[in-house]
Amino acid sequence: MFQIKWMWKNLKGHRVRYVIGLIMCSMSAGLALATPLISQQIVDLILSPPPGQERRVELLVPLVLLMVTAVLLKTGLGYTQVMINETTVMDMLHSIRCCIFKNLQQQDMSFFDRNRAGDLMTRMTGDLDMVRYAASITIRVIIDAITVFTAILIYFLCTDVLFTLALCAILPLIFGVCYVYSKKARPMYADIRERLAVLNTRAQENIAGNRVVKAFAREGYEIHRFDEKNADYRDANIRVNKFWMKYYPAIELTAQSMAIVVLLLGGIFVMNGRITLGQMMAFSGLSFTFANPIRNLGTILNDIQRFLASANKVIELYYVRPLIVNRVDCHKAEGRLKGAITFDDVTLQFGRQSVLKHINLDIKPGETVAIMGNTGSGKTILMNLIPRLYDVSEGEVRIDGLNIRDWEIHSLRRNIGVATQDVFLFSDTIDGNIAYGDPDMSEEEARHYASISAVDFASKMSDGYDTLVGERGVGLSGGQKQRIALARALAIKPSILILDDTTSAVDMETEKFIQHNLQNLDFPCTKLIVAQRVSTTKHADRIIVMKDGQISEIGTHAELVHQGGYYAEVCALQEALGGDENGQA
Ligand SMILES: Nc1ncnc2c1ncn2[C@@H]1O[C@H](COP(=O)(O)OP(=O)(O)OP(=O)(O)O)[C@@H](O)[C@H]1O
Repeated sequence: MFQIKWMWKNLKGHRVRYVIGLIMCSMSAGLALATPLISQQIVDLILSPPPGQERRVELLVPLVLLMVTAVLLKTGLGYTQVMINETTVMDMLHSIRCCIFKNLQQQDMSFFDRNRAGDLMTRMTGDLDMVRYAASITIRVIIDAITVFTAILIYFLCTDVLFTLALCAILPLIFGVCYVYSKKARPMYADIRERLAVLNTRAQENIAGNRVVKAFAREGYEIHRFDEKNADYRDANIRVNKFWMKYYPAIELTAQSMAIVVLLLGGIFVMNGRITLGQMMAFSGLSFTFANPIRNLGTILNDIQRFLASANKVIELYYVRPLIVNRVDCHKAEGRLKGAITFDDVTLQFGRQSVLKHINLDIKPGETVAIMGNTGSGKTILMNLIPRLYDVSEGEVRIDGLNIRDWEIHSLRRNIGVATQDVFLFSDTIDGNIAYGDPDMSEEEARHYASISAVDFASKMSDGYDTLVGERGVGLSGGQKQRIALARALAIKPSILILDDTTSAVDMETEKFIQHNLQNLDFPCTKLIVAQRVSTTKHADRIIVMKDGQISEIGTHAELVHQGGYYAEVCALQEALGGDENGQA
């Protein structure tokens, strides 16, 4: 089975320990036979010896001591094997988790577009826990069941074949029932797992979007939506339980019927003198132990189905490979790139939708290009092509004359500073967030780029630049977050700086200050600035206007105003609104 092979692969380095644990588990299970077998000896040799045989009272103490030793040994083995298996499985999970997280880091944007955060979290937590449960508990239950079952079967066969055959007559029926059950239950468990992922996604979205929920007073609606998914999950669980209850009576009845067979046949055989009273007692005691694995079969099957459903999801994440990868003969960018960018007849499609169509653009090193255009015109997606977050469908993007697909991805991205539209800050200090791209950055350097980006507000906070921000930190305004994101992008001294609406939430005066600083950076840099404000775009060397995934206008501020197209309209509008004195041509 592939899932088992995969677990075995991940046990590398711990396999011997794991197998020793399982052998101990098997030995401990086998010792369960000791008590009934020694009891048989006590009855047959001391309490009620068969006619003609001498009573061996002197064996009582050794036999009792043997029984105590067996019990102690079983307990000791059980304890040690649990310790060994739990630690081994934890080691295995640690390496699986590392591998999956590493794999997630390498995925491209389209992977995160396709997969919901809640589903990914379910795989990393609940599903992985199911794998742990199977590798540590289910496997022990199975080994325990197989050992006990096989040992007792051998003992029964050695003692009386007819008796054993009578006891086992119903077993093929049970195994048949179990086979049918597990086949039919498998999709049901996969369904439960899917519903859990949907439930988690709903909860995760709700927590992330709690501000919107509160602002629109939609708590009741959200509770209702969550309840729907919660009920779906509950119903799926109930469905599988009901399904199991159809099969349960057959299995339980067989387990119970064994005791009846033992009493009935055993009684007759003792009376016939075919077996001794001690053997009958051992049979009776063991038949209960023998029935236990059969009784546990349902739990084992259910656990196996849950494991398979979860393991498949974890394995998917374990083996998924990104589409955007380095070529074997890729070129590593040593040092700084010059920052020349060429879009050569670039088209990008998502499914059937062309979001960029035949883009041709040459940007010289050190040039500042502003990008304007309607919502959804393709500005952000065009910027996303530069760090190769998406691959073009047709044409090519070249950086410093080399096709972007030929650059080693990390070395390329290290040369590109990006401040995105939706600012994301980590749960870290302001300093920590600014130095994110280069952990070796000195405090002075981080402060320098903070001052360029107008992160001066930090010094007024209680802990200054050591103030915690992000999810668990203090609340920041949109403009403050944008300024930290800008400092973070600048701090790596990129050859190419991409600012996607980065100063949209910043007040006019601060924006002016930032614009001035951007024009006087202390390192050479090609700048691409997506903006809606003319005050931001007018100083650019060139402005391009995007429309429906195409470049509709291109030129300097003066040229575009003169052309009288979209850009000129925006200028006129912003001038008329009067909020932007820089909007004038
Ligand atoms: N991952 C994606 N999958 C499918 N379509 C996408 C994806 N990202 C963007 N699009 C589509 O591409 C088009 C351009 O999106 P883009 O984000 O570039 O717009 P934009 O010009 O930056 O808009 P805005 O000014 O509102 O940010 C839109 O129609 C959008 O729906």
